[in-house]
Amino acid sequence: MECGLSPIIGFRFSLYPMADNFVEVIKGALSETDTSNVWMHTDDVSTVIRGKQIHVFNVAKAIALSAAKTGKHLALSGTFSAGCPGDTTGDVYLDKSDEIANRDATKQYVSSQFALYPMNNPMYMDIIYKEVDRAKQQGVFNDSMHYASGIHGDIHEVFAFYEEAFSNARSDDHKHLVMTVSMSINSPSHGGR
Ligand SMILES: Cc1ncc(C[n+]2csc(CCO)c2C)c(N)n1
Repeated sequence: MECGLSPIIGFRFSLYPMADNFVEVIKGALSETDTSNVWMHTDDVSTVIRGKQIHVFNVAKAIALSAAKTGKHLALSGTFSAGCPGDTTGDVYLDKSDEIANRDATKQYVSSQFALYPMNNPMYMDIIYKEVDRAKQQGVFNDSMHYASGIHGDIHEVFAFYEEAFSNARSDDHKHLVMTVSMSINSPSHGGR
């Protein structure tokens, strides 16, 4: 099939609550969030959400925030992808308006790492450096490291940074983009933040 023509993006992720009641935390976060603007499917390993970028990021953040509000230490690991839908299952969701469904503004500290992979783009290092510089300017940069960059701060700032990085790293000429993120929330390493 033809790749790269649909504006649909996707996020495949797993939540790993460090708690005995992990089933409740995972299922609670998935069910408490308004997912009506995205196509969603959960299996024994992960969950995938697909739709317009604005909704995919809104739902991803809302699920993370909902799980975080249990107060349990949790990890979230996932991959945002764009440009090669592979099927058309979620395309119906592209008709949704840009009105976001989840608006909880509760503050929540998140420490995370991300990696950008602008597919088939010879300028990929410039794109990556530009986004890392932007993180420094916006005050969400945490750390340099091998194979990723550390991003931290309030969940709303962190997700806003990621959504913008995802937009900036794509272009009409280079539609295929992969971005991995892993997050740590309510960690004892964060000293109660
Ligand atoms: C976001 C997300 N989706 C699915 C799983 C996989 N998973 C592990 S335990 C469990 C509940 C019992 O079935 C599920 C669905 C995950 N970890 N995080």
